[in-house]
Amino acid sequence: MIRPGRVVQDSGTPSAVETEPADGIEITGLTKRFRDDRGVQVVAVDNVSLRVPAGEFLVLLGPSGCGKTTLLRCLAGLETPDAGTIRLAGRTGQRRQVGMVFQNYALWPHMTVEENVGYPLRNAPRSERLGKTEIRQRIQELLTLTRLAGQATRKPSQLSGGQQQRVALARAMASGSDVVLFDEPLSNIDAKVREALRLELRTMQRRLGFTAVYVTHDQTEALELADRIAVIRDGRIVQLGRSDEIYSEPATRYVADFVGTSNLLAAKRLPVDEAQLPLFGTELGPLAVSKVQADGDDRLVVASRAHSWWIRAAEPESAPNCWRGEVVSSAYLGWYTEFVVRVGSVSLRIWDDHASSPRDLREGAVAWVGVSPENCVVVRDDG
Ligand SMILES: Nc1ncnc2c1ncn2[C@@H]1O[C@H](COP(=O)(O)OP(=O)(O)OP(=O)(O)O)[C@@H](O)[C@H]1O
Repeated sequence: MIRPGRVVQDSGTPSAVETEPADGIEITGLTKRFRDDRGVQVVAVDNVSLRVPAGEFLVLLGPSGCGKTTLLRCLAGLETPDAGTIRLAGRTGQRRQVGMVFQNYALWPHMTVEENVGYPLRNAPRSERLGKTEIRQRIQELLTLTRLAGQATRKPSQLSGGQQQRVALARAMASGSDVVLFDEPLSNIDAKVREALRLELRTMQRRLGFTAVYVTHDQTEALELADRIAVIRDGRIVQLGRSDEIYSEPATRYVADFVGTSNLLAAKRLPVDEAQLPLFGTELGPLAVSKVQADGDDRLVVASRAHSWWIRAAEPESAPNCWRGEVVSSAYLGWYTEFVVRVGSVSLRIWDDHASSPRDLREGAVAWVGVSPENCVVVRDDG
């Protein structure tokens, strides 16, 4: 179930490292290729370099097939990379191992909590196995750490979702690892429970201080859990940054589109006086922006979040980036209403939090919509 992670020292040569590498995880030039059914080569991980400081919670985020699981499996030693090196921190002089938490936790249903947590210890290679008393002590320590001491003799089916998650965590940490890898552990769990489990996981990780690498395709999960997010596309990291940076300063169209709900408009730079904000020609007309994150020769898009736009029934007196449109649809979604508004040939998604209460804006109504320049960012169109 839990396989010890192996550290790759040289290209294609997995082995346990006995010397002390840098803290956390250091990945350099990692590449992993597969052949599909027809023999065509797929580059699942493409020359990825990345450093994860000890104690960081890093999320690998991207759509299905982008290579995030393969990257994680390389870290776990479950795949042998074609090129590159991985260094995992551990305790001096000890063989380095990583713990892994799988989808739905993959706990043994017929074993008690104590037996699940102790499994990697009791099944370690003979040369590394602790004595019986030490194993019992280690299990007790782990159960205390993860607040499971009272549940030691229960079976997984007798536990709450949060308790099951803690068993999976304790089991992942049983081999003495400072690094825990998570392969979409919450993806098959219903939404309400998932929210609570995310919070619990984040709290446990802060408290216990292990380094976490967590794979998901769910942007909400990524934003909530991560210290930093690596957004992955076609086996490469397209942006690495704190959650708030990824959200408010996406590097490219792909990131803006994948993380959060954005209106994306193809854009061309227009000449302006130096004193003025940069101005871009879009399908809506000229649009002023305050953040430009692209070079002169790039194909460009203006990205703006759906919740940054405002919508009114009457024309405002003066507002930059303001247009007249027609409401195509509106959907009440609790704390906000989602409007789709057509301006010329452009359909805009606008999330209104009811502060301006445009309740009379129904399908077919004329609406005034706009977005302030501070809420617009120009990025490279890598679409
Ligand atoms: N064992 C394998 N043999 C052949 N191709 C593989 C294998 N494992 C992964 N791939 C291919 O490598 C690419 C990356 O797959 P990977 O599972 O890492 O993506 P992912 O982002 O984790 O997707 P998902 O979220 O669907 O698991 C895909 O094109 C996939 O088909």
